[in-house]
Amino acid sequence: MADAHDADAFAIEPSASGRLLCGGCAPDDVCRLGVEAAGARDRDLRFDVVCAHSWHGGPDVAHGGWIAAVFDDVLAMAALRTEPRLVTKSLAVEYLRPVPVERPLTVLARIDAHHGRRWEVSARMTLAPTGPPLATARAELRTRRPDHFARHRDWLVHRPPPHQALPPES
Ligand SMILES: CCCCCCCCCCCC(=O)SCCNC(=O)CCNC(=O)[C@H](O)C(C)(C)COP(=O)(O)OP(=O)(O)OC[C@H]1O[C@@H](n2cnc3c(N)ncnc32)[C@H](O)[C@@H]1OP(=O)(O)O
Repeated sequence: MADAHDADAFAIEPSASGRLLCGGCAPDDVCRLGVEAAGARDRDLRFDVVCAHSWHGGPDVAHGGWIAAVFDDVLAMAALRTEPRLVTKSLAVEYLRPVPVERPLTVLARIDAHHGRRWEVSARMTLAPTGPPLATARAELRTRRPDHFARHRDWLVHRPPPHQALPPES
């Protein structure tokens, strides 16, 4: 885990229970999106996923932002086994059918290409255990430069301060 002075030491590492979790979920050792790694199938990593009702957008169907967040996680996971220091450069989601909440789902993710710092990955979501795709995604990931977070912090420090509230009109 990175300390406040060396953000670039940050890497996704197995949690106490062996899960790979994002920085926000790792302290509680549970994926708040409802994603569980479930092994490999040929070239694909398989995930068991359930959309909690609290993530619904329409009646009993998942919010598109939850679907995109799940894809962001699993697409990174596909490459994390090889490269623990990744960021998502682009993410494209196709929403093909509504995704039901509180129903077991399967997501398969794979690496399509890898050259240097560039990773191309793709995934699809179905009802469990299989079926027609409900949604698919493609992403381009980048291996972080060694100073990625330090550079970000330095960039932020040199921005104007946050907007100050205007005084009430007299
Ligand atoms: C079970 C489930 C498990 C789940 C397991 C958990 C998995 C969680 C995984 C989550 C993954 C994520 O969501 S990561 C979070 C979302 N993604 C990000 O935050 C990435 C934000 N984007 C970037 O940092 C950058 O665009 C990059 C690194 C992608 C660009 O890389 P690049 O293509 O090599 O381009 P590069 O030439 O380096 O930079 C392009 C422009 O961006 C600027 N730039 C690049 N890096 C930085 C930086 N660190 N700080 C400031 N500015 C930067 C450059 O100055 C330049 O500006 P100029 O010259 O054009 O002005």
